[in-house]
Amino acid sequence: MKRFFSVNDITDLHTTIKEAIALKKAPQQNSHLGKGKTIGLVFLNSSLRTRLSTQKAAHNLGLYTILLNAAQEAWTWEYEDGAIMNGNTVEHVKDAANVLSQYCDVIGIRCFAGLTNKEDDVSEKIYQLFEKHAKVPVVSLESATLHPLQSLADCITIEENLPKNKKPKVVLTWAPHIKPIPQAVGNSFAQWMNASDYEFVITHPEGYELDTKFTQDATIEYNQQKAIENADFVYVKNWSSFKEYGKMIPVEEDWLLTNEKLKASNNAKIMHCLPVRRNVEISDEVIDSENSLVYQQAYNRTFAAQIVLQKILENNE
Ligand SMILES: CCC[C@H](NC(=O)CCC(=O)O)C(=O)O
Ligand SMILES: NC(=O)OP(=O)(O)O
Repeated sequence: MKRFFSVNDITDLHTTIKEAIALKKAPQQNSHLGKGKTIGLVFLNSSLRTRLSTQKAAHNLGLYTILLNAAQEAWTWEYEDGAIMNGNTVEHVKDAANVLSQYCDVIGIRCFAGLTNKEDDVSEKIYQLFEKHAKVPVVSLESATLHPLQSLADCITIEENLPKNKKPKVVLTWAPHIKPIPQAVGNSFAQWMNASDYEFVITHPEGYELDTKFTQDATIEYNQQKAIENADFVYVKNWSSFKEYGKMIPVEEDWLLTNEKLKASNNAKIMHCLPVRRNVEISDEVIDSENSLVYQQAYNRTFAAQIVLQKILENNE
């Protein structure tokens, strides 16, 4: 593995999931791989799980970690090639990426969607520019359109909770929020579910269709209650409109997930990437229930990151 941006960077998803689960038995089994090597973790946006689980994964592999909260601690980056930098930008991303590549053997970067310029976000302008100028492998810590480490952890968690003797029905449901937030987690979950052998349904209000590049031929159901029928897994996540880019289109119906709504499911397990706006996206009664997998998902983030970093280190031995 030379990069980790999407499901397309995984050659065999099911084997990778099994390998990640096997790491749990002896997390330090490959601590020789990272000896004398450094991973740089660059955050242009906030993080708890990605920041700490990726560090933990790196330490399990013997990697030294350098953290950079680029938005707060580094210089303001310029993304336009040929720019005359006589304004607010202080360092070109090509310089930052080249210099970071001299300190690090692998670099992770988080660069959320700006939600103002659709073309820049859809083209992954920041991520692609950084990766183009970096001289070492780059791992996505969530980019403008995808969150692959979260999705791999989600796949591991589903694998560990499969229903007996039936093909699982997985439902991705939109949830309310108080402000526009990225489509990346929804896009990514859809992309990875489409790469898995599950019945997959996406439910959201009209106007919240995700990019078909990621949803592909998943079933789209505008009636949340209908979508939840016989579901084994219900993944809850808000995202802003893709159609009216970065906007919150008013929604009449109540999309807050409750136990009452879940009665129609097959005793569904509940998933959310966290952080979650409790009692806005999901009710406390649901997210605190015995069917909630949100903390397993967070725990599995370490092993998702670890199997990815392991494959990158093995490929560069
Ligand atoms: C892993 C999720 C990160 C991010 N979450 C948010 O931006 C939530 C922010 C908020 O609730 O104010 C997102 O949805 O892409
Ligand atoms: N799920 C996730 O990526 O959480 P953070 O944004 O806290 O890293």
